[in-house]
Amino acid sequence: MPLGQRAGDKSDSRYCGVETEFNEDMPRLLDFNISSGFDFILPPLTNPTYRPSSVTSNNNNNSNEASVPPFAGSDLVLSPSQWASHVVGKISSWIDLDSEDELLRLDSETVLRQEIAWASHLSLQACLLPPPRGTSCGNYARCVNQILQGLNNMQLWLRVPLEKPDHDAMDGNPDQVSGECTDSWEWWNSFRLLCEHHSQLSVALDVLSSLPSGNSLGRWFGEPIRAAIIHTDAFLTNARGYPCLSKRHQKLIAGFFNHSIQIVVSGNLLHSTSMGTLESSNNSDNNSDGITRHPLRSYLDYVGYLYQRLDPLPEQERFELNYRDFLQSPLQAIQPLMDNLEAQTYETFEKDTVKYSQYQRAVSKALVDRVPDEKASTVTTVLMVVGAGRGPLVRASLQAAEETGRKLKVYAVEKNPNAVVTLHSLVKLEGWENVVTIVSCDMRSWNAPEKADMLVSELLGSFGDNELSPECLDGAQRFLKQDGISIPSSYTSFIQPVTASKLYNDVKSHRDLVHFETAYVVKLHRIAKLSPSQPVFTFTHPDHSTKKSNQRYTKLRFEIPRDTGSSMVHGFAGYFDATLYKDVHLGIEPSTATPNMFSWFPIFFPLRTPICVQPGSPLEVHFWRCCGSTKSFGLGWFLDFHAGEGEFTLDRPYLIHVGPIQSGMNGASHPHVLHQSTIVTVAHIGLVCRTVFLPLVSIKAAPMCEGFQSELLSFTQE
Ligand SMILES: C[S@@+](CC[C@H](N)C(=O)[O-])C[C@H]1O[C@@H](n2cnc3c(N)ncnc32)[C@H](O)[C@@H]1O
Repeated sequence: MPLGQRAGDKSDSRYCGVETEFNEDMPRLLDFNISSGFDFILPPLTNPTYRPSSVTSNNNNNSNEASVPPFAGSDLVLSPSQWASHVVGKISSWIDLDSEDELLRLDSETVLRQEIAWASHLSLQACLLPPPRGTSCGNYARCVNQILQGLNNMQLWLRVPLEKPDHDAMDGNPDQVSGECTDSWEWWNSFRLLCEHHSQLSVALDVLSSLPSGNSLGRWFGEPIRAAIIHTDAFLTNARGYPCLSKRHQKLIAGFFNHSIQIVVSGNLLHSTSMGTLESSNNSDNNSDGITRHPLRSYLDYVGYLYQRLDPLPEQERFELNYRDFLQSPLQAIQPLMDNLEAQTYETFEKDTVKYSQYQRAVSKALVDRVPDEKASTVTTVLMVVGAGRGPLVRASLQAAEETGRKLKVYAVEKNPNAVVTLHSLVKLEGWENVVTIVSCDMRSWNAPEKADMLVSELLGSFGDNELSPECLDGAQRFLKQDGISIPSSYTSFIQPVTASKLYNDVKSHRDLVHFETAYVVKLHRIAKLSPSQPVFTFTHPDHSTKKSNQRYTKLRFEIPRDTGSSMVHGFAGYFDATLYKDVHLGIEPSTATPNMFSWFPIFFPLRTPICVQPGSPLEVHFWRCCGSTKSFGLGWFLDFHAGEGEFTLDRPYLIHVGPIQSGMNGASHPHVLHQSTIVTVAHIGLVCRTVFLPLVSIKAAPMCEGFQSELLSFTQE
């Protein structure tokens, strides 16, 4: 029974599970928990007392006995759909594949394989793996990686406690951190690196009574978390004796709900059941009907209450749900300069009323500035919409003129002959024949009959200039008066480093380099933003300078807050912000994003090899925009990772992973281990259109040297 109804939410987070003890009577165990309101159970699959070695020695004594592990019943005790929908198999928690004790190690490996084989046989959706015992988990990870290679669709959830010591509270000496209280993210990271970021390996976080800092929690949202196991001792007690959670825990749980992460309740009943109606209904003793109440029912009720308390998903979010974390590849993306857009693409643009109202505001302000009130009835402003499409900016401009009482003469310049057909019909339909002249032409080659007071355009991509707005407007600027106004007057691109394991795995699944050298348009959701975004390139229009160039280079330095702990950078999220006129702007940069505007999703630049950034180590990114007279236009990025002072020393446990257990795609996917003399470089050059990034040349991991940079520059000068 789902936790509740939330308009538009069809995600897994509606289902709540419960961790149980081993029980040979699986049908009764399932029935009891499902009838008490839980949606699935996490029981151990075999009797915890079972050890293969003891069975073998018994067998040696009695060779007639088969060595069958004591599984909880046969596969027939539940129906296939019950196994698949209501059971997540818990792998024996006693296993220790990295133990010094050889017998224990061998028993552990045998049991791990037996239980996962049994779970696959039952078609369970997932198995819960016990936590690694620290970052030194090489044998455990090797075994899991090997199992993953031959696994059906089942997911493996690695259990990881959500804990991270506060380094600042340790006199700034992280070396004080003992093995027991290391940042548990490091365990996960070591494990997944050794499993080569396998897409069927995910995380189940154990949520305890204390929580790490907000930044440290935030990085997990870019990791593949499938479940959050909340322990009863993480609950507080409210005035009436009921379990409840701290404000920070509540916020975290809301984050889990919003990221399709399932909650699992675990532990013993720790809240008194002797008073109040809720307690009496949750009493584990038989009540008057003789029905046994589930001891954890009050915890489930509270989780359900938190779910139901969430605000309904806003209309726009609901509309965008199916786009979340879906990579739009170049083939699906829109390239308005290269291609002619289709009717349905224009229709999608035109639904974004917020965009056009911002343009209308900008044109109104510009008209008022350009023509004083006393000249409003005598002066006619010449306004050219360059890239008019089917006419929404023409309409917005005419409305601005009406609103401000200014006289307007409009040229609508459009290179797509199909859109021009609709433009003609619109002009006729609206009776604009005396005001609007339609020009079916590329703005870069049009010989305008007169000069314009204003150029209005919307040629912006998710990364601002990546739809070639600068190149198009350079062509159009010829027919703008010297003191003319361009709307937009400028635009700036932004990037920020992100953890984005889902996106990374989706790119990786293509098993080629081309997909790593592509920038994608994507509605980013399951990502962790590791540092505030920073501006990359700005273009200003008009630009009358004589030595102007649209080639750009910049170097950015990102500081990831120290209390985040280590984090994985899978790539960069890209955005833009455009100043239309004076204080009227529109954009998607998160801190200033225009509310309710949906024309642009962010852009994502993946890294071929994700980079683990240690606390306090700055991240330096080099970014180019490359232009050439023959090769249309390109854009490159290059990452230079600087190790902070003393952060990387070879005795740190994560540095001893010198390579993957198996070679990855192209035989070249290595866990990225950095030390002070290592500089990571990633470079791409490509043709960029509206929402795409088509690679022309790629320079693979190259040493940071003058030669590398000049190679890049020589390309740009071609
Ligand atoms: C993103 S659409 C915007 C259309 C419309 N202004 C709107 O807001 O719905 C960009 C338009 O510019 C046109 N365009 C792109 N480059 C052009 C060029 N060099 N000359 C003329 N039109 C161009 C495209 O065909 C497309 O119709």
